[in-house]
Amino acid sequence: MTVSSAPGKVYLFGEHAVVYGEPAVPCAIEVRARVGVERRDDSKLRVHADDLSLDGFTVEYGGDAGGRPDIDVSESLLVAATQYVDSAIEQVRDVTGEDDVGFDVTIESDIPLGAGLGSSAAVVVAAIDAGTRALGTTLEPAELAERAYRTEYDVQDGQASRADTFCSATGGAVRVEGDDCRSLDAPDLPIVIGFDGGAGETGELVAGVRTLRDEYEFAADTVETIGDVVRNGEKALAAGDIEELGRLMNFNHGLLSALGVSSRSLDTMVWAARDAGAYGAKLTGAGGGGCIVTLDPTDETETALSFTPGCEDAFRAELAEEGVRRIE
Ligand SMILES: Nc1ncnc2c1ncn2[C@@H]1O[C@H](COP(=O)(O)OP(=O)(O)OP(=O)(O)O)[C@@H](O)[C@H]1O
Ligand SMILES: C[C@@](O)(CCO)CC(=O)[O-]
Ligand SMILES: [Mg+2]
Repeated sequence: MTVSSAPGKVYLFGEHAVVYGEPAVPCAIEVRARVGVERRDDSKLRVHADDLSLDGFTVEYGGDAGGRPDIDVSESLLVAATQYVDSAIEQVRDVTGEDDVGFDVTIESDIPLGAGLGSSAAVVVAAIDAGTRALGTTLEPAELAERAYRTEYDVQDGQASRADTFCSATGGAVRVEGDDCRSLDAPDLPIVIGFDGGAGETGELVAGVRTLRDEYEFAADTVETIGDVVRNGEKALAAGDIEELGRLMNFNHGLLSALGVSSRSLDTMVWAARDAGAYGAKLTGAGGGGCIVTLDPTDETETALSFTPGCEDAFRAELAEEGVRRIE
């Protein structure tokens, strides 16, 4: 078995706007998805994923039999659950030229699904890395990131940025603007995360922002303004000015809220963090439900969040210096 892991991420700044060419600054965190891959004798794909909401299911499909796996759940749930892995395996076949290769894939992940911590990118990066290595090809981080991006792009119907996948592949804090992806020097940030136990679907949320942006000039302006916040945020990050970082994160949350991607529970957690004295608080990732990211070197925010109705979990997150990790 070949095993790779890859980290999740939080966005300090710039989610959604990054899809339209504005810059974004995500930051990898030490919560990981591990993917084990083993080549099969046939061309089938067998995926075992304990963390999916399908209650620890295993599906086997593809090969000569083709078609839908034999499992008793709705088509839409099944597609949502399997599409990132399927598409990552297609990239493995494409890179290696082994079009008919089959795999047994096992996924274990500490990253909540659809909660803004980049579970899809981490699973895809780790799957492509392990899959290609299982066939004797080791990808450079830049190519791995690019292949993982293509996977997210395909699954999200052409509406994806390189931010999540580049961040997960390379680790650390990064800056992504269009196809320009680079690593940033970042101070040690006191990141605290609040999780409402829910999820949002990235594809749908991105489509919602696109519709608003097409319909209203002020929504398009809002997206551009997020870009301005990010550029200021980069300066604050380089200067290690945590107060300014927090202020800009608050501003970024307001703009995301205006674009309709926040939720009552995300807003409640954001305000609980601010009331507790966090430097700043915003939703992270696609939104709709899931996680907020806050900065607080004291225990106050974590404690306040853990007593906030609607917050299921509050925890401190370390920056992940290392992106993809080759385990075996
Ligand atoms: N542990 C896992 N096992 C199998 N598939 C997973 C796993 N974690 C995530 N996925 C895939 O990723 C999808 C969730 O991706 P989505 O982009 O909606 O959320 P996210 O990446 O967690 O959040 P965001 O993109 O906002 O940061 C799941 O529906 C599933 O297809
Ligand atoms: C909402 C979005 O900006 C981030 C999701 O984590 C989508 C993307 O960049 O592909
Ligand atoms: Mg995602």
